[in-house]
Amino acid sequence: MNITRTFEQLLSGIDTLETVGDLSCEISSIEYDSRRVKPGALFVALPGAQVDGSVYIEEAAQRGAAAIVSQSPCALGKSFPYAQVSNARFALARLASAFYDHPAEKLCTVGITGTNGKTTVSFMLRDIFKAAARRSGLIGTVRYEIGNRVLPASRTTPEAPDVQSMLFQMDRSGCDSAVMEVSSHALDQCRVDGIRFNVGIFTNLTQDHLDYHGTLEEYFSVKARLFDQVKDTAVINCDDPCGRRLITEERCRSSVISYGFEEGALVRGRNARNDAAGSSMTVESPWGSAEISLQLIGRFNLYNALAAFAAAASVGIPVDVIRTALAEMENIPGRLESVGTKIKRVYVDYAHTDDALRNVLNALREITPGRLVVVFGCGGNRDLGKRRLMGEVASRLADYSIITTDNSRSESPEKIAADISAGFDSERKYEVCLDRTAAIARGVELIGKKDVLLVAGKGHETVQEIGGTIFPFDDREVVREVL
Ligand SMILES: CC(=O)N[C@H]1[C@@H](OP(=O)(O)OP(=O)(O)OC[C@H]2O[C@@H](n3ccc(=O)[nH]c3=O)[C@H](O)[C@@H]2O)O[C@H](CO)[C@@H](O)[C@@H]1O[C@H](C)C(=O)N[C@@H](C)C(=O)N[C@H](CCC(=O)O)C(=O)O
Ligand SMILES: Nc1ncnc2c1ncn2[C@@H]1O[C@H](COP(=O)(O)OP(=O)(O)OP(=O)(O)O)[C@@H](O)[C@H]1O
Repeated sequence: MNITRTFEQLLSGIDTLETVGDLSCEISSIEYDSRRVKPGALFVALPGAQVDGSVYIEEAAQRGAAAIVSQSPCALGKSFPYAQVSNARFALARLASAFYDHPAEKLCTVGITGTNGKTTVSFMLRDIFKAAARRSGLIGTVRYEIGNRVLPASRTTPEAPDVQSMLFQMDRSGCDSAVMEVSSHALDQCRVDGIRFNVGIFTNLTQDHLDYHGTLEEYFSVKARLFDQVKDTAVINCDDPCGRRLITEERCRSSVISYGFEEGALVRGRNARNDAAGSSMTVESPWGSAEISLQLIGRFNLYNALAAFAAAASVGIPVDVIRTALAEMENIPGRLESVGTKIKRVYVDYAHTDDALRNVLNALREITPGRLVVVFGCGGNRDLGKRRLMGEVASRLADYSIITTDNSRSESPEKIAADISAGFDSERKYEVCLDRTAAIARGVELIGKKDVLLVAGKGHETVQEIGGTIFPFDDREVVREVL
């Protein structure tokens, strides 16, 4: 569907420092990358970490941009439609929302943030909404679901024009709800600005992305920003220290539903059980009690279920519907996905932080009578500090580890492996095998009937990036091939 708005219409909700040219010109798309500009586009020049997007203004004009928005003055002359703003990312989000006529306001929106669990909670909620005969769209790390269309995901939370376009298409295709993961990068870069979420969920906060945020405190304060944008209910894990801070420091502007296993949680789990067939608990809540069973294993998935339970109940979904939907839910791609056989039990999981690895190894330990072996690596050009921490976790919780590559990008795989091995307390507990296929084959070779192999870090991913080249690579396929 072709949309056109005048530049003036789009600017009406925005504070500008200066406007120039004919503001009645028609805009047929919004772009933040000059390479994607087509005739009629509004080009918003973003100040980036590598380059200031305003250096591409002239290129955008040559490609047919109808108007420009940027933070720095524009040199295209007095007749070219142009607006100067103080924050181009903020403006981009507002312009995109106006271009698509504020689609978030027509949907019940749930935004999920936290270091781990976002994807899992989003899949749980999308299944619960479906069971309640609601039509829900999904935006997250694994994929985007818009009406009947499923698209591969490029970002966890895409840039504002892409988010707004997807929300618009969800509304047009009959969805009444939208569940989306909101990454800390997205919050920092205003990708969801202007959306007032009906429900916001905070799962937990542990070390990750310090390459970007610098300190855990900054990472926390960026995550906390989501709750300035929540209008109805904030669903917060109160067993997590940062979740408790959100509540006690009154960082939420909406009403709060706390969840957890500890005393005081409004939605409280009790009697957690976890075995090879799944996990279960009793949930007590203001909407009644329920026995919740999951086919997913691990106590952390019970936390994810508590978050989904609280959010779904808060928007009026009956407890019985929630219980049935959670019980019927099968594997989420790459999240403790069982890919082995009866005699070689192998799980592929997306754990790529020390906390996720700790949780997953603890969960698998409970269902492993024999040895627990893990194959994992760490990403290059990303948070360095977590490498040693992941090594320490594997050293403590696995019986044996095979350190390998995991998107080493432009860094030396040998150096990354050395950083990880610094966390091990004994050289006898690990080996290094930088060829990920060979590492997985070695892991499979090492396990017997009572053992379990965890292949961690890449989960649902289907590529591996080494030395600037992207190769096809899917842990699940490799495991099946070497079995
Ligand atoms: C680290 C990070 O988040 N970077 C984002 C940032 O890039 P940047 O500041 O380096 O941009 P830049 O290269 O300096 O370019 C500045 C501007 O010039 C534009 N440009 C550039 C070249 C050109 O020829 N023409 C042009 O117009 C660029 O499109 C950009 O708008 O601004 C860009 C435009 O908004 C983003 O696309 C880019 O995301 C990159 C692709 C990225 O990899 N982001 C990841 C880390 C991310 O966001 N991940 C989270 C999930 C994290 C997790 O939980 O694992 C996500 O939500 O996906
Ligand atoms: N509630 C949780 N607490 C701790 N670890 C979890 C939790 N839920 C999932 N995990 C672990 O973290 C991994 C990633 O889970 P999931 O994809 O649901 O989180 P995410 O927040 O979307 O992650 P990412 O931001 O990296 O995409 C899982 O594979 C599992 O190992």
